[in-house]
Amino acid sequence: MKLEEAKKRVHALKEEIQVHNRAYYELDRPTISDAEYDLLVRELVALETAFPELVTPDSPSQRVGGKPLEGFKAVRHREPLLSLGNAFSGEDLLSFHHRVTQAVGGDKVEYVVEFKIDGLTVALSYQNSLLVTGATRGDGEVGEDITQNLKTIATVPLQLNSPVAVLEVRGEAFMPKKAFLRLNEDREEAGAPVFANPRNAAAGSLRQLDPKVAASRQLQVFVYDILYLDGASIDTHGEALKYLEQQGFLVNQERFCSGDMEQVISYIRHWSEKRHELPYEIDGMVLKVNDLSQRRELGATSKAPRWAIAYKFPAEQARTRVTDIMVRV
Ligand SMILES: NC(=O)c1cc2c(=O)c3cc(F)ccc3oc2nc1N
Repeated sequence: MKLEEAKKRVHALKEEIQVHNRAYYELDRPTISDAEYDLLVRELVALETAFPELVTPDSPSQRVGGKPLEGFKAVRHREPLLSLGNAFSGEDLLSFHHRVTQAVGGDKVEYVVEFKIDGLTVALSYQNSLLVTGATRGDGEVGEDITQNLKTIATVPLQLNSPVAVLEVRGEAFMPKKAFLRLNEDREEAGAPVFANPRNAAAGSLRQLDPKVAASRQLQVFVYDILYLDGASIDTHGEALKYLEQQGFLVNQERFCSGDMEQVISYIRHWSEKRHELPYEIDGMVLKVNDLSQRRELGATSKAPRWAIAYKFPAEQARTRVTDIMVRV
């Protein structure tokens, strides 16, 4: 096959693979069987091996990791990755709302309410629209470089859809419930220890030094926050989520925007009851101030932003806290 022909075929294969990825991961409606999909990727890899000049950074062939790493490199985050303060009741949410309203001088405040996906925080860093680094949160300042593992996740873009100088985003890597149950069945059969829950399974999979293991674990990443952006201007969190979607990230479609705390609390109650119907685990909901200038006004403590809070669902089986036992003793 001549270069010109190979070029056309490689382009067609990449287009087709991209269509199947979107159908499979975002619309949850697979369009071809896994076997047929693998054939497409194998043909692409073969052509790129024969014509290395046809390899591009966004090619699906760039997702299959290399050999296992010796260990993970440290990655210092550009901005510290903070954690969320917690609310456990309606009253906690109302006092959060009161604090926020006070701090913005009584102005109207609108919130975006999202699922709190029960997974592992990851930070993805892009330069000139290409994925450069993917890292765990670590201690918030320094995380582990797990780029090779994150590249194996089809919903993590290797190249963004439109030009941007620097974009750093935060997301949650997770393992869907179906994949978790299947993995534990396989491990049980193989006599390997099973994972306690999907979050541990996702964390264990991303901490694998061999990217082929991570690639086999059907992980996904919902992206929910822009940590740093040089190349576009955005005024609200709602716009940020739309921007992330346009750039090719998987962004959760289920979210609610309102300034009325009654509506916010009933929306949270709705999902507290319905969450078992979701194909992935959530351990609460996250309430975030929508207006980015109000976020700047509110700022953050050394540990948590003042413009967001996590409402934690009551755990199914109330775990006995050590303090309770201590008190009894
Ligand atoms: N698990 C999640 O689905 C989720 C987690 C966070 C955070 O941890 C988080 C931490 C911050 F400092 C600021 C915003 C955040 O927004 C978040 N939004 C989410 N949807």
